[in-house]
Amino acid sequence: MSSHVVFGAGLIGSYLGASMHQLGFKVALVCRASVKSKLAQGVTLTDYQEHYAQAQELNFLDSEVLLKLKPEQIACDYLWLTVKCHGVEQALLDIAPLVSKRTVILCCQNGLGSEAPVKRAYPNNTVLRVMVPFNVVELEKGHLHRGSQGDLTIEQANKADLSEKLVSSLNSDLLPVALSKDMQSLLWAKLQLNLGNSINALADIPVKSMLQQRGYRVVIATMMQELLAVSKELGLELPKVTSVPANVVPYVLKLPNFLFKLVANKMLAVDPNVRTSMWWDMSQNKPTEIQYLNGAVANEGARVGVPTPANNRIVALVEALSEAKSSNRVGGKQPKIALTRPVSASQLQRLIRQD
Ligand SMILES: NC(=O)C1=CN([C@@H]2O[C@H](COP(=O)(O)OP(=O)(O)OC[C@H]3O[C@@H](n4cnc5c(N)ncnc54)[C@H](OP(=O)(O)O)[C@@H]3O)[C@@H](O)[C@H]2O)C=CC1
Ligand SMILES: CC(C)(CO)C(=O)C(=O)O
Repeated sequence: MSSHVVFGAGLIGSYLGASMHQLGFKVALVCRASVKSKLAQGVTLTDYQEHYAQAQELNFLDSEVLLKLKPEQIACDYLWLTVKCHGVEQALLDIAPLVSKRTVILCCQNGLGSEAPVKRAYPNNTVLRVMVPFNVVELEKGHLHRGSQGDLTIEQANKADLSEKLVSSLNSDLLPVALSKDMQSLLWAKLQLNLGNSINALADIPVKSMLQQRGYRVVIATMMQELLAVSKELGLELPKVTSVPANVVPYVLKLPNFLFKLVANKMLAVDPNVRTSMWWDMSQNKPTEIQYLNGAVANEGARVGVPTPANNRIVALVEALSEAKSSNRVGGKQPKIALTRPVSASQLQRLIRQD
């Protein structure tokens, strides 16, 4: 039986690892001590379609133990890297004992570019990108809930049967899995949706409440239009990852509230408690993935000569507010901005309209 390790089990990694465990996979999780103490009591998995499973007696690998071992003792067949984008560089140092030349590394980050350092560190391994479309929340200690739709999508490997086998063995009710032959376009399509993460973090409200307010939707739509202009310049054709095509999404978002409610009932079909991963980061005073999301659009835009002023301003605001928060810590820098979190829709609209 193939062996799997989920490295950096937080929300996504724990959901993935526990799903694999209850399917009978040989899987071990590497996580922080606080996460382990919760998961070790057993995990309840549920989703928005009311699927349910229990995963008991998960296997864990301790980071300290790992460092004392060599790949010939502990290397796995599949390593799922589920740390945040900014955790990848450190993780690359820590995963060394888990990787031998047969190990396939699966990068499960949002945004663009986090697989690049992995490929540089392991040029002879198969490194595949994975797109995670759904949201995972911890409803209570050890209860992980998939709050929205979509298939976890794995990049097609050069050896096609490798990813095909993986997809068919994993695909299940709680963890729908699919394969993609055009991962770059798919990741841009997912990135389009993730541009709203920053607004969700700044607004400091659940995704559903944010989408019910046109002011927030207009800001998200403006950033999406910039992304669509950049991706067009790059010659990408974005696949449909919502009920409407990628280039129609901004128009739907800009509709008045009463029309939006009628047209976008699928977009609003998210659990009322869903918040984006950036909301969790900001709320826990952790670094955000802003540079890999809106920052990636801004960087690519600058590279191909497409202006992205709204994304630039939102990146600056998220960074300033993260800085302002860390200034509350002893020895932190002083805040440089007037806006404070929660930021209202009208404040954000004024910010992105500035000339
Ligand atoms: N949450 C969601 O619903 C979704 C998330 N995503 C994406 O999936 C990726 C993972 O997100 P998510 O699961 O939310 O992130 P989490 O922060 O919940 O999980 C990552 C976990 O890895 C731990 N970690 C980081 N570095 C190491 C290390 N070197 N050794 C051991 N543990 C480590 C972190 O601990 P610590 O925080 O202490 O560093 C954290 O517990 C992100 O790119 C995110 O954007 C995509 C879709 C939905
Ligand atoms: C699923 C989605 C789009 C929103 O929760 C997400 O990717 C995230 O939270 O980072």
